[in-house]
Amino acid sequence: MAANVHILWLSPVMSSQGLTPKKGVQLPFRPSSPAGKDPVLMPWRGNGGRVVSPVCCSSSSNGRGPEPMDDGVKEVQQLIEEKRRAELSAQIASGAFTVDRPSFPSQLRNGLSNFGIPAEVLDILFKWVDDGYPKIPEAKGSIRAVQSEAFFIPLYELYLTYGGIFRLKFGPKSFLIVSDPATAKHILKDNSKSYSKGILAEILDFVMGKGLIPADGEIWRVRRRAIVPALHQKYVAAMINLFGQATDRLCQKLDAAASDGEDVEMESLFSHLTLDVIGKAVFNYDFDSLTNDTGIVEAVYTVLREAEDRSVAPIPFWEIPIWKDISPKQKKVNEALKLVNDVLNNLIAICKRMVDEEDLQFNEEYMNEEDPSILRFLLASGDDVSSKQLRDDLMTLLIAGHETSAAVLTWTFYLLSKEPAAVSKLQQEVDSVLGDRFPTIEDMKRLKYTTRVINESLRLYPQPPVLIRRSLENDTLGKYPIKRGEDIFISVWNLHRSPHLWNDAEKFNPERWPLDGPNPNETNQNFCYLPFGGGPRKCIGDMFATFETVVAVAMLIRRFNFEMALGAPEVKMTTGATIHTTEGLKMTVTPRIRPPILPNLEPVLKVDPLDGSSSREENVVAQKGQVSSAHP
Ligand code: HEM
Repeated sequence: MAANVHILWLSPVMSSQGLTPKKGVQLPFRPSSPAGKDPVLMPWRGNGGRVVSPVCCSSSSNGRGPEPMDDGVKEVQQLIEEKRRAELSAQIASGAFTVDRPSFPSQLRNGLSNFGIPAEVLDILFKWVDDGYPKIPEAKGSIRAVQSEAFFIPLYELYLTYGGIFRLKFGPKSFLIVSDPATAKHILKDNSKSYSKGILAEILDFVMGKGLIPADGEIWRVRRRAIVPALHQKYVAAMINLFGQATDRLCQKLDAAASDGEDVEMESLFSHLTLDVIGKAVFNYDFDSLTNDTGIVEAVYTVLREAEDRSVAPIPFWEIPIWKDISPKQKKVNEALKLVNDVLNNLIAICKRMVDEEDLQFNEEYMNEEDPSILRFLLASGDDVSSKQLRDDLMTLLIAGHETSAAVLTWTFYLLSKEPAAVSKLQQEVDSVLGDRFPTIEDMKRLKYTTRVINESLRLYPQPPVLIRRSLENDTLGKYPIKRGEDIFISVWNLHRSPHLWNDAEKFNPERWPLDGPNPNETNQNFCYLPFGGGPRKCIGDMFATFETVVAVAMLIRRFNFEMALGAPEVKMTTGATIHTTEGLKMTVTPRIRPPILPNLEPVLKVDPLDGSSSREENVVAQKGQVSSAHP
């Protein structure tokens, strides 16, 4: 899924008065920063902990192009930013964020004491009350302290201080931050009925309406039951072809860049790749964004960026009455939304006609070879749904399946750029499993190491980094009672990087997942690993997305070598719906020279199939040269 929401728009007030470490709060574990750890993974540690990666970003056509900036200004800004982060770390470490606020029982006790009730009587009364009333550790945040930073990073630091569940308060707003596997399992799976999508649904309403991600209750149940069957095995197998063809188009683009000696900005290319894939996969529409920057592609990005902007906005500006009608930006968003909706409505109408005209009998593995899309399946199944609901579903799938996969590819290539040994292993595997051909569904089982690389990339860069819920009734999280209406952020980032749950949590180590072991998921990892969520709201595109990213990585690294481009700024994180880079991932791409396959001079035994006699012959195979374009 793609969209998820950030905390900053909810949190405009700063305060730090009266703050001392709370009794009973574990303050204990300070993360060490051993030499050799990947510094970009600990960006809050300031300059000492950073790699200045030679990466720069060309203006990207995915709507996130950076503003040109003077080098001196940049340097000053960087210094200010590092000072701010260092101060934030020091504040958190000193307990300055801890609220030592009296609990309700102790406030009551003070009140009664003011009325002259003797302390001995109060002792007897309140002994019982306090004993059974554990309080959630509470941190009081400062919007300025965490602003301009990917918000899940200070949450990690706070987690190390306050533990697996704590309350974060910004003025009148309050959130529970959960980073404990058992509590995450309780919310997502065991008691999932007591939780809704809360603020996520509110923010995404303008674009997803009652689509599967924001929907709750009966609408969600009905729509999930209708959509999940569309992703059957035959469909996924057909999608592997689609992934291969789309990646091949990207390879051609990279070929051209490589022969022109041009560096490429991979983040936006991955965004185009996954947009092209999801358009075909969901409603059989070829955005062809890798080759064309058409109006509809621009409109999709405008809508996506708006969803992300809303999720990080300090106030819900889109609700301000007059402003929302006169703001040029909102006008552009509305126009873009209208264009995308019109295209979707048109596609729905065309598809309806096609289904009416076709003879194909519907069955549970229904798939039209020319149009294997989810939309076609839904209409052929006789899905009794309003056009508005169908449009919401399509839009949701488009967003869910686009940004996430693009982000996974971006961070995988970033990680691989620092791990030549992993790249060699990948290339060996791909050469031996695929050779020069397109991948098939059978290859997905064989590309084991490639899959582990994706598993590990998703651990270090979960997309999205937090899951959002709201409690629909009173509940108990661990030992803490909570009330109805609590906004909860399950920090997948914290779970995936917890030093309590993982050895060398910050190290990129695909080998942590044994090749012959099961595919890691939330169940076999006990909710310490949640790349696709868990429980009834788990991602419906998990297999689709894993295969999509495996195919893309396999085909790209078989054909090219990727290095960070020279002279670029460091790669930093920022959040929208998923984790983006701040300034793109600029890489130098060169055609890969495949290592020669050494002649095997060992005599091989050749058996004559007719008479069973054997003869010896020299097996000499030598191959050298550029990896050719993949053809099925
Ligand atoms: C690597 C890529 C992807 C990642 C990391 C990912 C991750 C996730 C996560 C973590 C959730 C759970 C959200 C929550 O519990 O709040 C989710 C839900 C969802 N995802 Fe994905 N997703 C990916 C790709 C896809 C694709 C390709 C599709 C569609 C084809 C898709 C469709 C959905 C839908 C519809 C939901 C909502 C399910 C529900 O609430 O019932 N996702 N995704």
